[in-house]
Amino acid sequence: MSEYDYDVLYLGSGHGAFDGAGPLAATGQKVGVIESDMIGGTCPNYGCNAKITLDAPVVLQRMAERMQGVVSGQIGINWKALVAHKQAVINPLPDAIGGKLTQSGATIIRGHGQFTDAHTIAVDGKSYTAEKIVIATGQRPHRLDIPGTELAHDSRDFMALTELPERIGILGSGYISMEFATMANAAGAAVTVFMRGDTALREFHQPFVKQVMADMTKRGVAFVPNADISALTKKKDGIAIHYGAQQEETVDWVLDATGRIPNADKIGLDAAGVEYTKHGIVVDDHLRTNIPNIYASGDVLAKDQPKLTPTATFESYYLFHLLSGQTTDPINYPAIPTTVYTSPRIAKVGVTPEAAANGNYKLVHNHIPDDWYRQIDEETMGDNILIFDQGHHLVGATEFSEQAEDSINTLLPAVVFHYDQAQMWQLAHIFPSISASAWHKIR
Ligand SMILES: Cc1cc2nc3c(=O)[nH]c(=O)nc-3n(C[C@H](O)[C@H](O)[C@H](O)COP(=O)(O)OP(=O)(O)OC[C@H]3O[C@@H](n4cnc5c(N)ncnc54)[C@H](O)[C@@H]3O)c2cc1C
Ligand SMILES: NC(=O)c1ccc[n+]([C@@H]2O[C@H](COP(=O)([O-])OP(=O)(O)OC[C@H]3O[C@@H](n4cnc5c(N)ncnc54)[C@H](O)[C@@H]3O)[C@@H](O)[C@H]2O)c1
Repeated sequence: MSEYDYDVLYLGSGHGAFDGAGPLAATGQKVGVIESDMIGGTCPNYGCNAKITLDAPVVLQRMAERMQGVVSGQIGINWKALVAHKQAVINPLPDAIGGKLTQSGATIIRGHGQFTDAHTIAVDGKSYTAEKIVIATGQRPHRLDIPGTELAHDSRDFMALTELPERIGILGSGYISMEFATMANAAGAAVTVFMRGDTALREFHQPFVKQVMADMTKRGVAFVPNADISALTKKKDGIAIHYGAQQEETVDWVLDATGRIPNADKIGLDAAGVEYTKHGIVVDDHLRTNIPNIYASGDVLAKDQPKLTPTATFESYYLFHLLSGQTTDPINYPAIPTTVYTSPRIAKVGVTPEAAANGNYKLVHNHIPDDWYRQIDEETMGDNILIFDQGHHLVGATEFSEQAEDSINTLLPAVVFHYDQAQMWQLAHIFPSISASAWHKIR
């Protein structure tokens, strides 16, 4: 009989926790999952699933726009109905995820958890002990430290708006800014994006980003480079964004999309002796903190891996295998793919064109509209770059196009498993399909 209440306690119930906690509980270990907000965390409730539901009519609108003549009539977006639809789609997710956890044998504990020592977490005055603890508390929005910052909102607020403001100012030009600017513009808002420097989406191939920005500009999104935002003030007719040398723009609603910060404070890490920095919790190559029985997973980690759902899920799976004794190996990250859900999207996996510029790789450029499959819905923009090593293994791919996320996803196994030519020739894809289209460019 263990001296602890649980074998493993997870603090947080997002992808960094639940993807591995369920399978671990199913092996017979006593698993608890502590959650202070919605079960499932950011991605289903306030992130990916919510956002992609809001994006669906934008895709439809763009397709109808491209195919005018073949189809007739423009697609307008009813924002109120769209937000209600989004809510209806995501409402069942916490129960579905929670149900899966409890069916696997895990216990869900509701409330804010805080370490009181290395084996104990207090939740609303009650203590729970565990042999091992996994911290998976994720991140929360960063807020600009400027006068009037309280007048701004975050991505969660945006997705709950039942009325779309007429004029929206967005601070920052990363993932959230570019995706939400796309959606708000498509739904009829006047959007201005205030950029810190002169590049958006710095980690993506800039020639692709620039083409997407040019298209957004054509559609009415304004970009203010090197904005140097100094304050927000309330005015009779809205909120003034003060920037540059005494310039200002008045909008109805401000979205602060200047990044996210780890939830490593207010969880009692000092009481447990766990090391952390402003970038998050420090772990070794087994996702173990400096305290041997405490691990961490997902967005809260101080690591270079992208803070994305596939990363959190991979880490959670890894901890399942480690904590159930199925591996003792260090974590070995695969190439993590990513997409910005602008319209067209920008997606990538593996070696980037920038990293491949050293001459050791072969780069193959394709213009998406040249592909007959992309002509069926009249795609007029888009390029992709495939990157091969000297042995003609695909090691990276980046694309901007309406279907870039699926195009990159289908190539993922070739990059991760280092397929050789014989293996590539062994694959026969469903035709016609985005997979057949993407793989056609490889062989
Ligand atoms: C608007 C938005 C859109 C996104 N879109 C995408 C996308 O399209 N694709 C993609 O791959 N990624 C996307 N992401 C990122 C993705 O959501 C995260 O990478 C992922 O959710 C990380 O999972 P996690 O478990 O580490 O953290 P989270 O999902 O944030 O889960 C952490 C959980 O811990 C809980 N918690 C924190 N502290 C405590 C405490 N003390 N006690 C109890 N519970 C606590 C929180 O309430 C939360 O539920 C998006 C993020 C945002 C904000
Ligand atoms: N499609 C996806 O996978 C997706 C979508 C949304 C969010 N996410 C995840 O959520 C994270 C957070 O998204 P995000 O867009 O808030 O962050 P981000 O890191 O992508 O972008 C932050 C932006 O804010 C700017 N910025 C930072 N500090 C600033 C300052 N002081 N003044 C002005 N601008 C400043 C940066 O230059 C950058 O343009 C992402 O990094 C990503 O991990 C992923």
